[in-house]
Amino acid sequence: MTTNNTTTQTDPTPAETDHIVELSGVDSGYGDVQVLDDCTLHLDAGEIVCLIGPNGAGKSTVLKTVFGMLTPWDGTVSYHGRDIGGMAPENIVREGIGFVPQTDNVFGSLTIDENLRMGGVARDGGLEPVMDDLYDRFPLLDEKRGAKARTLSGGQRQVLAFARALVMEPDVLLIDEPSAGLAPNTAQDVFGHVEAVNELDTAILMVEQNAVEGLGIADRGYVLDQGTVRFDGEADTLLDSDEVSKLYLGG
Ligand SMILES: Nc1ncnc2c1ncn2[C@@H]1O[C@H](COP(=O)(O)OP(=O)(O)OP(=O)(O)O)[C@@H](O)[C@H]1O
Repeated sequence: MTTNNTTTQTDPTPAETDHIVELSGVDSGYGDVQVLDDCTLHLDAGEIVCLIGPNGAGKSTVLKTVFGMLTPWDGTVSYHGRDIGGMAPENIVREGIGFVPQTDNVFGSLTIDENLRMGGVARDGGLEPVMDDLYDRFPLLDEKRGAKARTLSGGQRQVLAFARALVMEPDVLLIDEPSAGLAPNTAQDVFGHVEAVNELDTAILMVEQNAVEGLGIADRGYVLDQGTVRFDGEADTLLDSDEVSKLYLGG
């Protein structure tokens, strides 16, 4: 690991790992443009982990590489210890990893109910109990089952996007910038929903531009810069770090 980790000295990666998701020495990119450079990070059961860093650092590229939208050029991406690098997204969903992209994460012309059912097309049955459970957990979706998704507010759409990903009952959810484009109060609500999803035993790897808010709900964080992890540690430690604050939080 080539990180310049000055925030914590005590986070050794065990040789025999029980991380749910682990990137180890990953290089990845688009065409011949390299974005991730020896990127190493992990997600453990029950955690919310937040990726922060400047525009273009490669945060979304991490999620796309875990979700099989990009094949790592080098290094490994593993899920429960199994190499999933380059596995097709439809198979990754079946494995138990969900992805909520930043944009276009619901079908506006479909109803809420149809959106949720679309989220379950890869299921082998058992859809109705899961739908019932999600409607119990997200009453605003229940109330608007028959409404077109395009009629929802930005925050409500995010909730639908989370619920849609949860139809597959993932144990990992990758979330790209959940607060993007939302007013501060709405963003707070959405972060509350991220925490609620996490409480359902879903580990979350989240990219967030709003670093203070994102780290505020996270257990741990990674600061990515130019495709490489520059800092990692407990979320509170990163928030308290003068160096991280000065370089990446505008402090
Ligand atoms: N589909 C693509 N094709 C080519 N280059 C891309 C593509 N998507 C992203 N990039 C480039 O990869 C680099 C990293 O992008 P990425 O979206 O991962 O950054 P980020 O850290 O998530 O930043 P942002 O907050 O701006 O989205 C950027 O230089 C971006 O222009």
